[in-house]
Amino acid sequence: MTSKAEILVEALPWLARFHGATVVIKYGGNAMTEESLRERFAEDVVFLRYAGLKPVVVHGGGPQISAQLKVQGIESHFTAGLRVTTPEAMNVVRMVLTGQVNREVVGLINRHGPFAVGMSGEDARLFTAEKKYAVVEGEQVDIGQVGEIVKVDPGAVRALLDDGRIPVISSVAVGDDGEIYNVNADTAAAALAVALQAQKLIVLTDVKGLYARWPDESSLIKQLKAAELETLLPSLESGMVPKMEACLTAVQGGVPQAHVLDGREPHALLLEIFTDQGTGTMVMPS
Ligand SMILES: Nc1ncnc2c1ncn2[C@@H]1O[C@H](COP(=O)(O)OP(=O)(O)O)[C@@H](O)[C@H]1O
Ligand SMILES: CC(=O)N[C@@H](CCC(=O)OP(=O)(O)O)C(=O)O
Repeated sequence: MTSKAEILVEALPWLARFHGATVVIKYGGNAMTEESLRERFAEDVVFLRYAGLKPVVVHGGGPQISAQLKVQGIESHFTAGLRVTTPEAMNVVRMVLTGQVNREVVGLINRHGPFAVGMSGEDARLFTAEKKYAVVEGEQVDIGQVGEIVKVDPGAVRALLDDGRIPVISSVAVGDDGEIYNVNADTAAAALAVALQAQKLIVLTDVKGLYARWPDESSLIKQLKAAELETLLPSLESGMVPKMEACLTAVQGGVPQAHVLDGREPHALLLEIFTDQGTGTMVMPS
């Protein structure tokens, strides 16, 4: 019993420090594939809310989109880590992210009380995007309806937080031209963390954190400064690139800490926020 009490007491300074803090959590497609992990994630988010923090969830759903595209026989591939998005594929992206994954996350959280309110980046013009081109070997490549966020209007998110709700947001954006854009969810989470001036951005994924020499297990980086990350970025591959770019954008935009955590580890969020040990990789300003 003493050890349980010790764990609670260890949380005290962290509870004091983060009371009232806004924390943006990116919940990734690969960390949400198992039912039990999804339930643990929802518990953690609700715990944060009861502990006096203001969690905001931005979710992806890459594997779920790929599965649905396959079912519908729509060809799909990635260029420089971004899904080449035809108008046909965009309909599926929007349907899966906003209509399916968003509803699932909202439902899981709301088993614990009337907290989660789902929205798309299109709603109340939360995310305004412009067409983004990929760069491959120095050449600009057209990747369809992929967007780059150029403006964030977090008013609706703030209103939900002020009302004690947990906003759950899909990374679909709208352009000034009325076009709908597919935005990488890590990038969307970082843009929102900056706009809200969150105290933390937490990116959940399916690895322990950032490895200096992936996949060498001994090369996990526990913490690094923005300048060190800038140096490391060009050497990174695939999925880690948008995540680490997101962390960099966040800390350079005034968010004091950005983390990449292992979403496969039960209660990774609670361990990171309320214990002394910390997990994953933490990025801090230089
Ligand atoms: N340096 C690195 N450190 C950690 N993971 C890396 C690294 N380089 C590439 N990866 C890969 O990036 C993946 C995470 O990206 P991704 O699959 O897109 O995640 P998610 O679906 O959670 O958004 C890891 O599973 C790993 O295979
Ligand atoms: C442009 C682009 O690549 N968009 C992503 C959006 C979803 C996402 O980012 O999901 P994860 O976080 O699960 O990877 C996609 O279509 O897969």
